[in-house]
Formats: sequence, structure tokens, C-alpha cells
Amino acid sequence: MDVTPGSTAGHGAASITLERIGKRYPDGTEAVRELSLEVKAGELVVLIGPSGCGKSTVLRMINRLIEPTHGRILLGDDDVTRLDPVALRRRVGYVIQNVGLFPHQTVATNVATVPGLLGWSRERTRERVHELLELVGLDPAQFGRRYPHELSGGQRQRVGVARALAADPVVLLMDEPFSAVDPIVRTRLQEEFLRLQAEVRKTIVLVTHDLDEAVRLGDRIAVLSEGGRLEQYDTPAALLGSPASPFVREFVGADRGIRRLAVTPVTRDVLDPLPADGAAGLPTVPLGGSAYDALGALLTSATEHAVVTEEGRPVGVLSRARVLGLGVVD
Ligand SMILES: Nc1ncnc2c1ncn2[C@@H]1O[C@H](COP(=O)(O)OP(=O)(O)OP(=O)(O)O)[C@@H](O)[C@H]1O
Repeated sequence: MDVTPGSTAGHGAASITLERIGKRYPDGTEAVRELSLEVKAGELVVLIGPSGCGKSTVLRMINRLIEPTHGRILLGDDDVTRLDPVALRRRVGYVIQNVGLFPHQTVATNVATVPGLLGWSRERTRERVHELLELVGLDPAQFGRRYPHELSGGQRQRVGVARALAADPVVLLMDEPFSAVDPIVRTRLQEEFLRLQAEVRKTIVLVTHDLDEAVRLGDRIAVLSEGGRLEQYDTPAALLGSPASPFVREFVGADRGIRRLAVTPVTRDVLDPLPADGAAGLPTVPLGGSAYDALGALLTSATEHAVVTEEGRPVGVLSRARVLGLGVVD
């Protein structure tokens, strides 16, 4: 996947600031009472919390599919209520569960939706569609002419991401984007998505029910409770290691220590010196790799130690006890 500088990455990313926003629906439901949250430019923030706590409402207020009852939302320095809807659509991409592709339009036409709304020339649109399908790992010649029903769930999801990126938005909003596919495809899409994000560096707000997904994808995670109340806003490691309240502690679960291993890298300070008599027969794990993978290697080899390598050279050994220590939580 190749990204030409100045195309996909051209417009960069913008911060998102939610200032004491709230939403009361016409029937009186207070979906979000008062929420303040700041997402830095280029950051991927996950909103998570129990069903009905207001996650989708928050997301849809950012692109004004839902108007807030009170509060302010800024994209960079711009108040979204002051942007005209076309400009807002240009700047904010939106991906939803089951993608919402237009069934009677080809993949290429689907991806060209926003450029079409923006009046791009046919040539510019065609080039952009080609570039985006390649970016999400779909061969334009093979997939551009297909219809959504001729794709797998995972392929449809990628088309949804390509469509959302079409006009090079500064912000991407994703509502349960990977939940409609089976767990194996989901994990693969998540990995691909992280690679894509490393290239395009958008500001992303992603809603999920899945804690593992939140931990895997989020630079930071916002845990919400009923009424859109912000319980904790932290990195995955901090959230799992030090839940701020009984609510968060229960939400992240009794196995949070194991989950924490997955987001904790093996660093030099947990290593012991290489034994003088060599390290033959020990498994090797990379410095900077996850503690979870290191534990996996230790369990598979049934040894007490693993050799830790940097650029192929051994730099120390890691004991089982040290790995387990990395998973200890408050
Ligand atoms: N149009 C509406 N009119 C009235 N109440 C609504 C409307 N849309 C959502 N709600 C209510 O607002 C609350 C928050 O809904 P929202 O969809 O934002 O929650 P959520 O956290 O995304 O839920 P889920 O995880 O189940 O998708 C819920 O109590 C829901 O019933």
C-alpha cells in the first residue's frame, strides 16, 4: 500500500474538542448530560461503555447527524455548528457497522460518493478511487466494478473505510466498524487498519463494545457510563493497570492483568544478564515486543527464561516471573 505525500495525507488531521456537550432527545431522554473531551490531532480515541450510555449519540454530534442540545464542538479551532454541511462532510469521514454501502452502485461509485457531492472532475475522482482501493488492499481493476453483494463482509468493510477517506477528511468517525465480521476477519481488519492509520494519521473517534478492540486500537480510551458520563480517559495500559473507579474496574474485567500484558512492551529494565553458559535451547523474543507474546513463547517452550534480542542480537534474558510481574495491576 503506497500513499503519495500530499494526497491522502495532504490535509492532515485536526483536533476535536467537546465542551460540555449534551443531548436531550425530543421524548425527554437525556442521552448525554454533559461531556467534555479532547482528542488530539492524529490520535485514535475509542469510546466504550455499556449499551445505551450515549456513545453513538456523542459520535453523531461530532458530524451533526445529531444536533447537540447544549455545548460546543470544535474541529481544530472551528465550531462545527458554524461550518456549512458540505464543508463538514468534506472534513469528517464516517464509517458505520454494516458499512451502509449503496447496494445498487458499484464499489467505485460508492467510494466516489463524497467527491461526487463536492463536484470533483471525473478524472480526479477516478484517480482518487483507484488510489483508495489500493490503499485498503483491494485491486481496483478487480473490485471497482463489483456490487456490494459480490463482496465478503471484510471486503465491504474496507470499501466503507475507502469511501470515508475519499475526500481526505481531517477526522474519521467509526461506529462499531468491525463488529459485523467474524472474529478472525475482525482481527485482520484491525491490524490492517492500524497499518493504514500509521500512514494516513487521521484523528479518529471509534465506538466499540469490544474491550479487546479498544485496547488493541486506542491511543486512549474513554470509558463512558449512563448519560455519557466520562468515567476514565486514559491509555490502554493505564486504564487496565489503574482503573479510576469501581465502575471501570468492573468494566475492564477480572482478566485485565492478562489484557495489560498485550499492551506492555518488553523493555531492557526487566531483563537479567545473559547466562555465562549460553542460552541454547531458550526461545527468543524481540525487545519491544509485547509481554503477552513473550509469555506465550515461554509457555510454549516450557522454559523458565527467554532470550531477548535486538536486531537479532541477544541483549538479556527474560524470566517468567518478570513477565508475570508486568501484568500486575492495582
Ligand atoms: N432518537 C432517539 N430518541 C430518543 N432516545 C434516543 C434516541 N436515540 C437514542 N436514544 C437513547 O439515548 C440513549 C443513548 O443512545 P446511544 O445510541 O447513543 O447509546 P450507545 O451507547 O451508542 O448504545 P449501544 O452501545 O447500545 O449502541 C439510549 O438510552 C437510547 O435509547
